[in-house]
Amino acid sequence: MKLKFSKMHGLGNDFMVIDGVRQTVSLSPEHIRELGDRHFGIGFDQLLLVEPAHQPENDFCYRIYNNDGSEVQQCGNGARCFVKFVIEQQLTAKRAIRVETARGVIVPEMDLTGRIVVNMGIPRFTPQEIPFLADTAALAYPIMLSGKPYQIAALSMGNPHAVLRVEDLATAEVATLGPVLESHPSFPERVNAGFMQVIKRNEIALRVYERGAGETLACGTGACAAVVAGIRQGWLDHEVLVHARGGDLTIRWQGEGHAVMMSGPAVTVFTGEIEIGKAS
Ligand SMILES: N[C@H](CCC[C@H](N)C(=O)O)C(=O)O
Repeated sequence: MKLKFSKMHGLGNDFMVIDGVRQTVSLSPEHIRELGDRHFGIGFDQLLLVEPAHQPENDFCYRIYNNDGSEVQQCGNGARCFVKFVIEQQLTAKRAIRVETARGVIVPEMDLTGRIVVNMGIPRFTPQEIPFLADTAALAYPIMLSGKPYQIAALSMGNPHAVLRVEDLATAEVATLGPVLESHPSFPERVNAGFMQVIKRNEIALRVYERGAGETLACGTGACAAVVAGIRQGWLDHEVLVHARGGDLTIRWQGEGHAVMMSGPAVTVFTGEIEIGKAS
């Protein structure tokens, strides 16, 4: 099976984006792992598959796969690349796109200057919605990681996030605590582990050890989760500049019951074609 694709990134969080509207695409988790291999395949953090919408009021469906082959519910940097992709590929004449994901509809929009804003939906906090094993919802939860006590925030942006505040991101133990938190038994579907340093009330720095992908250069839903957690704790204002290792995002949230708004760039690196089953 030959597949046309675009290689894209949002602040260095990189994607293989496939048009599943004009192509018939059937990918097994093994195919995804092969394609995601940075030596024997294309290489990506996530694969994004664009499909026709299931509901008439929506424009597309978009499926997200981590490079370990797991299908997940949401991807913030991917949403910006998605809207750039469907416009560049002339799959739509719209600029604001209603996209079905595994956990609800999001609305990314690219204005005429190329700036992209995404309505990322309303964050969820009940343990059942995250999912997170706790008796009741709380602003922060005690958790043991590698034998030491920590406090984390836990919430869902459609996908599960844990946020740990650190004093200095440069010395944060992302490589050791990230995988421990990602697969902690309190998160039955695993979790994206964010490490947040508060610089000012409207500025943070963030590193995310992503579920199913390891540390990435940026994580859009992770940036949303960190800002939401910081606002709820009283550390941050309602519009925050987020410094990821790959660049900056702006996140806005007006509080409980409101959607999180994310704005940032998306880049197409190249387009290509690959024969499936010959990636390795
Ligand atoms: N690793 C995430 C999916 C990708 C999220 C990230 N790349 C973003 O930009 O939000 C998960 O398993 O939920």
